[in-house]
Amino acid sequence: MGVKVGVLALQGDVAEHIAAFREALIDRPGSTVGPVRHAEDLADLDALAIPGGESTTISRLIEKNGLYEPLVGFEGGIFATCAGMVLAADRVDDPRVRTLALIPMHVARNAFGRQVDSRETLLDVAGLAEPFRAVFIRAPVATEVGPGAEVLARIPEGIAAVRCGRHMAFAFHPELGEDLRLHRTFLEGLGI
Ligand SMILES: NC(=O)CC[C@H](N)C(=O)O
Repeated sequence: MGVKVGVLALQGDVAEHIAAFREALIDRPGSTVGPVRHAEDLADLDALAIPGGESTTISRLIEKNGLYEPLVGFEGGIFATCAGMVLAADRVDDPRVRTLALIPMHVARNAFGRQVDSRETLLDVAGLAEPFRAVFIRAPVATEVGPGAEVLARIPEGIAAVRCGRHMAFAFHPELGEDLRLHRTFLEGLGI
């Protein structure tokens, strides 16, 4: 059976997420990966990626497109990266972002400060046998997680990867580059 994945396509690195999920699903015939701009695009999806980009902008466009309630009520798995991690949280240090409260965690935006705003690092991620080459770009971190959320990776600034049931959130960008182990872990977690 194929897997239906949507990518929230309001702003950010949407094309990279679509390409990465298409590649990760190449051996699952009947799978679809496409953009989500309106509530009706969420129908029948097994999973939704919320991309990196600018969380304040994506938050504004979620409201504008009438997507806030539909996203809060989305029942599939969420794969959130960077700005997506900010949106998936239930608390954030910036009042301009109305979080979707999909994962119980507090997130700090732009946690690296202005001097060192991007970094690539070999990161140990729980569940992966070998480290993951993680690209951080003006990244947030989670500062704490609540019940049901599991920390998968840490960097000196804070928590860089979280799993909560079917949802996963990353401060970095697994959609950039060739390594799709985290996509595969996520898809296995959907149980389909
Ligand atoms: N690469 C990114 O997604 C950056 C996220 C951005 N700093 C934000 O909080 O919206």
